[in-house]
Amino acid sequence: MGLKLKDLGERKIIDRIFLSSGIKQEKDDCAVIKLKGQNILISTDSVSLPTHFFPEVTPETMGSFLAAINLSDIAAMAGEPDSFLLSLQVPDDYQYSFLEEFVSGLTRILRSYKTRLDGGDTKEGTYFEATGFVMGYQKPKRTLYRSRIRKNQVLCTTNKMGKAASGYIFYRSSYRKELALKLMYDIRPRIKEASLIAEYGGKFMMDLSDGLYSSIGQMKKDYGIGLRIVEDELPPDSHVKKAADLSGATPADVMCRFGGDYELLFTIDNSDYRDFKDAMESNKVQVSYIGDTWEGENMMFDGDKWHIIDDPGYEHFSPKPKLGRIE
Ligand SMILES: Nc1ncnc2c1ncn2[C@@H]1O[C@H](COP(=O)(O)OP(=O)(O)OP(=O)(O)O)[C@@H](O)[C@H]1O
Ligand SMILES: Cc1ncc(C[n+]2csc(CCOP(=O)(O)O)c2C)c(N)n1
Ligand SMILES: [Mg+2]
Repeated sequence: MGLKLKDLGERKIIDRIFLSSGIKQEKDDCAVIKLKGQNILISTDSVSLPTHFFPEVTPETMGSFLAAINLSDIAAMAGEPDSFLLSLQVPDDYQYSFLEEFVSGLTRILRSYKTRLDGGDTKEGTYFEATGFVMGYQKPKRTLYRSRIRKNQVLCTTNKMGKAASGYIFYRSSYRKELALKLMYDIRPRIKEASLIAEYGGKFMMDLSDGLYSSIGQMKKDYGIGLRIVEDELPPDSHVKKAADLSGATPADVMCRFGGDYELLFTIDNSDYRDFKDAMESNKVQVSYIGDTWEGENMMFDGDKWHIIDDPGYEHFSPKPKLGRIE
């Protein structure tokens, strides 16, 4: 029997594609094309039923979500978004109004981030699937590549963690389903925050699409740098406690295992810490300082002991991460 995709998982599949195709790009949130002294940033992200949406999600929300998660990859490298393409595969018995509402949600978010819809592709398919392609730009010295990670940097995140996982737990527990969907799908790409982070000394950055456990696993594997996280410094979303109670998962697992928050994970140099903190406070960017980088393993301090973290987090083609009793 040949090797199946589900035996490999998303990360190993991507590694194999990189090796076999000889891709020269670094693995990052965007591919970077150097053009006339600027970096052009391009990225693509797709959504489909049932991987990304519960049945009650409106087409308008599906559209706004697709725009937001694509823009988040531009934010992850501190870019300014500019142009968007939309490819659709839709079963032929869908109502036209479905697409009208989908595009209206998509363009509402694109407009608020000054990004044009410039084209796309439309055809019939077995399931609904939509792919975004986003293009942005940034000056080379302000582009925050993953490869800028070094040991002895301060590790930071924006805003709160565990919002989407809380929504997922709420939905699966039939607890406040309308709120649950808002927590999962009302995503803010952190474009403005990202460019301020780059301006005031950000070093490495990525978005937390697949959750903190997945991100730190990828950074250790790709760059050999470990991240040490202090659990008490993780900033829980206001719904995490209830989600932990409902599911039996620990608050740390609700915050780190599931993903879907699209907050930024980044580092700054120790020597920049004071000025950086002042700049974020005066610009009203919420940042938490959750640990540091080192040459060892990924670890979490639970207030008593350090534990090695080897949790894969969210990974396509693999079983969904368990959150307590919720699968
Ligand atoms: N089929 C593929 N062919 C070539 N490169 C790929 C393919 N799938 C993913 N990659 C590349 O692998 C890297 C990791 O992809 P991934 O989708 O995890 O990006 P991400 O930004 O970490 O996640 P997300 O898209 O959820 O924000 C990226 O550099 C991406 O361009
Ligand atoms: C019905 C339903 N079940 C689970 C999830 C959660 N989810 C799906 S993909 C993903 C990781 C990032 O995606 P990608 O790597 O595709 O960008 C997450 C957190 C959801 N949104 N809807
Ligand atoms: Mg990303």
